[in-house]
Amino acid sequence: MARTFALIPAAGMGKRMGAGSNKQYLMLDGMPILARTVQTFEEADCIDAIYLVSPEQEIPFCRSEVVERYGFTKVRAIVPGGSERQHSVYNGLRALEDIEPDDLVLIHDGVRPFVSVRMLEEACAAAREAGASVVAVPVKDTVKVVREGVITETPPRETLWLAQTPQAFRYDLIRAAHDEAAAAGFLGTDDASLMERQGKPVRVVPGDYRNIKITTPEDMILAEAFLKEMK
Ligand SMILES: Nc1ccn([C@@H]2O[C@H](COP(=O)(O)OP(=O)(O)OP(=O)(O)O)[C@@H](O)[C@H]2O)c(=O)n1
Ligand SMILES: C[C@](O)(CO)[C@H](O)COP(=O)(O)O
Repeated sequence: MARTFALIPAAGMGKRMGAGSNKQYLMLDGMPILARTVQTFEEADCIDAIYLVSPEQEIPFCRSEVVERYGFTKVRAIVPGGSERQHSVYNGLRALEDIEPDDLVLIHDGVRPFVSVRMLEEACAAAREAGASVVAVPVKDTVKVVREGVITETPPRETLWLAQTPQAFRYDLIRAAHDEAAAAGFLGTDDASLMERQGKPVRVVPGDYRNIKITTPEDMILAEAFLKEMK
């Protein structure tokens, strides 16, 4: 029976947040953002094991303040990250132990704490059928392509979606996509794009406008508001 491994990159520096400390440990209603994220994976029956990726020097802190403090039993390892998100994910993929080609890997940003069990289940089901899936939401605004301060294109909105995470893949497919991207020196901003450049199909699964990536200070205000409403 194929298993599902979660890989949670949390090795960024949080430069755009400008908090002076890593944003994955900022508190949301008394709980670090990263712990809120991991909690959903811990609760989801479809997830067998969790691997976290952290800056190497923060691994002991991550272990004590997230894994041990909240008693997460599915976390198998905390892997050192790299200079870009893609490098961190690649380190994580290479660290997965006893993984088989047809096992699933579900990759999710450590700073998207509003992921739900529903999204995890649907992303997994779609990846089992299609090999790869991405949780996404339709764009609400009109998007312009701008070059040197001038609009060069207005792509039809019905074709535009915002890619979120989780993104789920059969292990052999995403491993091959990362191996090839690394060999070619290609850097993408998400994992699905590495499969897209190989011409492989990636299915879209409904995400949620609340499944935000906490990136800049105003995202913390939104996150607090979402939490307040959920109480
Ligand atoms: N070298 C990196 C960069 C990012 N990430 C992780 O990828 C997710 C999405 O990245 P982003 O929001 O861009 O985080 P940061 O890189 O920390 O932000 P910034 O670009 O503002 O520094 C986060 O969970 C982040 O910790 C990572 O594991 N390794
Ligand atoms: C993977 C991702 O969350 C999809 O939206 C996103 O691309 C990562 O964001 P970053 O700001 O490029 O690190």
